[in-house]
Amino acid sequence: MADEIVNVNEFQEFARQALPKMYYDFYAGGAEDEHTLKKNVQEFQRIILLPRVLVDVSNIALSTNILGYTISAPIMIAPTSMHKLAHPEGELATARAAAACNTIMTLSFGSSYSVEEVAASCDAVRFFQLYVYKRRDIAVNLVQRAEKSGYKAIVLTADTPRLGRREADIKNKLIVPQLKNLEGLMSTEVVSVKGSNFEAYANETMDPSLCWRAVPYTCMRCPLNRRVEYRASCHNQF
Ligand SMILES: Cc1cc2nc3c(=O)[nH]c(=O)nc-3n(C[C@H](O)[C@H](O)[C@H](O)COP(=O)(O)O)c2cc1C
Repeated sequence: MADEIVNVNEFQEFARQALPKMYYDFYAGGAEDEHTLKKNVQEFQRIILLPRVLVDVSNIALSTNILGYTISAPIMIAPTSMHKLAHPEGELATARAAAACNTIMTLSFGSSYSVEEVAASCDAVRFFQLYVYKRRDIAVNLVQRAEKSGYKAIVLTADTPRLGRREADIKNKLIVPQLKNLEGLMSTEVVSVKGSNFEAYANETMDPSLCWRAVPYTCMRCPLNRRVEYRASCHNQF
């Protein structure tokens, strides 16, 4: 391992060496045979930048605007759960990094620190990512708490009617801690002899019937978030 980490691949190798295998696999792994995970990397390799030579690039502007917030470059922090599995400071450190880089952090529904703890820790511009459970009161509770804590938008995750079958987590019998944001609302502990309690928990709680109808339901409870546009064709179905 080089003394100084200079790129993302080296960070990944460093993490592999530093973390317990169970947690490294959780962060690095994908579902089933991991076709999509591999494609994610391969497809980026197909993008080649064409340099324009003899152009004055002494003054370049990468900054852009997201929902009215100016960020330093078109790069934001995507929601990823349970940062504390990697480091005790978890999402508090991630939020500090977002503030230092002048970008936006999207806090995961499944964060290790609560909505309120992350909000109190620094002044980064924050969005909150929402999973919609069968128990809709959970979504309402979290949207209201996010709004009260100064989160600027709700990022609705729409691709998880079921959690992908993450084979590494099953083999490792991954046990995830109680989700901080759900303390006092519901238990996320699932005892499963088959292995990963994460898959069992997620598939019991997620709402597979989630569709566009849920969007206004959620937004009505978040005044900041009323500027949602519906695709007319979808909207007409209701
Ligand atoms: C370890 C890990 C945890 C994740 N946790 C969440 C999560 O809690 N909520 C969510 O909406 N997406 C989650 N994601 C998905 C990411 O936000 C992101 O969409 C994914 O890495 C794919 O990136 P892409 O959409 O740019 O391909 C997670 C991804 C990883 C790798």
